[in-house]
Amino acid sequence: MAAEPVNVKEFEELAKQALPKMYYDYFAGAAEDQYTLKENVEAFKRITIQPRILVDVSKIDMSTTILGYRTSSPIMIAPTGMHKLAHPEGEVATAKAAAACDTIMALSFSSNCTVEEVASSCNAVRFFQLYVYKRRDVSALMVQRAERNGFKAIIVTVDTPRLGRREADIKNKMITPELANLKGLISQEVDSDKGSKLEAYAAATLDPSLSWKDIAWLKSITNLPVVVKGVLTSEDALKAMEVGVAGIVVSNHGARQLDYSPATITVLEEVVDAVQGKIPVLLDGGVRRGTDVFKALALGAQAVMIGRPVIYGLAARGENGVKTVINMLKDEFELTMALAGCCTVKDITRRHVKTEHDRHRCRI
Ligand SMILES: Cc1cc2nc3c(=O)[nH]c(=O)nc-3n(C[C@H](O)[C@H](O)[C@H](O)COP(=O)(O)O)c2cc1C
Ligand SMILES: CC(C)CC(=O)C(=O)O
Repeated sequence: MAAEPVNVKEFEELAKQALPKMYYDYFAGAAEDQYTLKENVEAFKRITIQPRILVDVSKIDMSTTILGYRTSSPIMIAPTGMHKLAHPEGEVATAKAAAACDTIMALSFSSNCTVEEVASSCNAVRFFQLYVYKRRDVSALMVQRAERNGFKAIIVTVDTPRLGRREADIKNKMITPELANLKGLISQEVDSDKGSKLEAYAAATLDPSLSWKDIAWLKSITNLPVVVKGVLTSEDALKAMEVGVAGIVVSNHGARQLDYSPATITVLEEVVDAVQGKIPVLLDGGVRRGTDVFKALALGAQAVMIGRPVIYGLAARGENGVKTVINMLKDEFELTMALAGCCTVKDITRRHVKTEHDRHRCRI
């Protein structure tokens, strides 16, 4: 047997070996030239960490709160669709791993296990990601089911009025497996032989008219806090606060939507500055190392979410694989804190990193 993986990148290799090409391409792929896909990862590499020395780091506490819920570290599971394509136990395996790691999980609207199955499988704190469908009644029902089943927040995804153009999925004629929550509520048949069936399904269901006024509608149908996922500018962060959201996720959907949108870590600070600490700002996209988590926190994120790394763990080793991936990132983050001289997440400050922008400013 090959040596055990020691980092997230090696889990991606294992997942590639374990999965049929169509599924691996769906999980790993992104939009068009995949420029933003590379940038999400590369932009982290352009940020350096400025450690403090001679700090007593014999005790490190990574714990924090996200929307008021205590969690063992500022790392959360991002909502990603269709986990049964990665492993037969699907989102239930992911949720059990989240619970074992004391990590918050965001369940995708497009899951293969139902909200009820996931809720009854574990005691992890769970948030529910919402897509707003043309059939608003279906989305509203899902919000109610999530609330009834103990999910603690609604994360509404706002970067997907239409699905991005994912060329591997087009070539592979990507399928649409059953989205369990929607069984009996909406037809999932796709009558198309050309290109990605997933794209055709998305075009038939997602509501491209979703706009700012609909956040008020969403807030009116739930008591749960509403978080918007997909903010990339200070302008939109300010609008999000105006309509009264409880939090923001700086996200480009793992580069699967608008290619040439900025790497998320490069716009985090702009959003954080606009929000001025009034609501929490989370970030996802390209987080592959504990050092990335540290950099995001230094630039003002409350926490990060991880998407593909979780799927790679699930595909390679099921529930155990997800646990290993989360624990790897937690261990790396803990070591980074120690080596940077930070004993708690509050000790991580803007002065602990230098961005390209900072270096440029130093030269002029
Ligand atoms: C295979 C896959 C499926 C995804 N499905 C969803 C989804 O159903 N809803 C959603 O809001 N975001 C979805 N995302 C985006 C993630 O929530 C997250 O923004 C992204 O994966 C973060 O980037 P990373 O994969 O580099 O960690 C998906 C991402 C991937 C890779
Ligand atoms: C079912 C899809 C719409 C899930 C998704 O958001 C994605 O593949 O990026």
